[in-house]
Amino acid sequence: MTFFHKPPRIAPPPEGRTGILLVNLGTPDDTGYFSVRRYLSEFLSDRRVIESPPLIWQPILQGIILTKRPFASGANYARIWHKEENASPLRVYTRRQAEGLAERLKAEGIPVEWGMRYGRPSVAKALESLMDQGCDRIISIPLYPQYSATTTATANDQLFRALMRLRRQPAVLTVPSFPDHPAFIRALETSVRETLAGLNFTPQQVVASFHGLPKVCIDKGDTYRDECERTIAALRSALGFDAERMPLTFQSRFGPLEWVQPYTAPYVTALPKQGVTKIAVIMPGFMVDCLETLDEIGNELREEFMEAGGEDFALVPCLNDSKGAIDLLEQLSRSAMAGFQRS
Ligand SMILES: C=CC1=C(C)c2cc3[nH]c(cc4nc(cc5[nH]c(cc1n2)c(C)c5CCC(=O)O)C(CCC(=O)O)=C4C)c(C)c3C=C
Ligand SMILES: [Fe+2]
Ligand SMILES: [Fe+2]
Repeated sequence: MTFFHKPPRIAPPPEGRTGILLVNLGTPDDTGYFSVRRYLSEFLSDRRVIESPPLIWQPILQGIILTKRPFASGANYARIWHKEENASPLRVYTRRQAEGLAERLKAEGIPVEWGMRYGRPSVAKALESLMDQGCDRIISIPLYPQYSATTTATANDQLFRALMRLRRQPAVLTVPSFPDHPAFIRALETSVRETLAGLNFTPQQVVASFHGLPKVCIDKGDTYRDECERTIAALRSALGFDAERMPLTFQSRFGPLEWVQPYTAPYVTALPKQGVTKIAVIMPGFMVDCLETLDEIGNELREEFMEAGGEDFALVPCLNDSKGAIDLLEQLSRSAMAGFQRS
């Protein structure tokens, strides 16, 4: 193994300099077949995401799945593509969160960069940029409120992979998940209250839909489900809602395995028959809007609910670049910075 060293443009001061790295999932560069295929291939080849032996999984992935799915997924991405910036919403809002946080930390000379676990900009490039700005201490914030090995752990793996190649490593602190951090819950509460106040109907339920996970991951020790429960318990309590007014469900199933239940789509489409025809949906497992929130829920689920007899359907936007989101990221950064202080 060769270890690299590139002299930084700005040397770290003797007392050290901290930089913040925001890490998100990743997203295709455009909606075309090859971009979506490249993205899905990298994502679904991650053994943190699909644990099956590569000898069995890779022929299925490279053959059946990556021949067909990029066409369908590309069409879905096209429906939600951010036209002005010609980018996927996940990329646009991740960048804006980094810019908002950078603004808050600018006066203290703390740079902020953002990187993607899959695709561009890479975590390695973001790390390189921070080190070039003289950072010898890195605070990495995986942008997942609830821990999962399939998201948080693989984001950290990718950072450590980049560090493995360096001759002069920075010190690194990875920020833990924040399922019921007061600033997270406050931001969600504000976003529910503001959305409900702007509607011309009162939802009978505000369904809280989280990205799902194969049940076997939970059985093997992933804490994701417990952390989703912690988020929703804190949010219900902040809003004064009970479990009937704000039920918990799981969306985005992939593949033939059993995933954590209850599943969002069957739950929601059964509501009109029970007399619940006006709903809102919030997705507190996603820090930014993306394919899974805007299309799977905002387009597909809305349509299914209406076809099943629903009358009104509203989407509570993800935190995106709201003040609440930047407050949260600032608080997470400042708590972590205290961990780097010399005694
Ligand atoms: C086994 C497969 C998958 C697991 C496990 C999984 C966990 C997981 N994912 C997120 C967040 C996001 N997933 C997104 C898209 C997406 N997820 C999967 C599969 C698994 N996810 C696929 C195949 C896709 C691609 C979409 C498609 O082709 O239909 C996204 C959106 C990305 C975007 O570009 O907008 C997010 C965000 C979490 C939080 C999670 C575990 C808890
Ligand atoms: Fe996913
Ligand atoms: Fe989906």
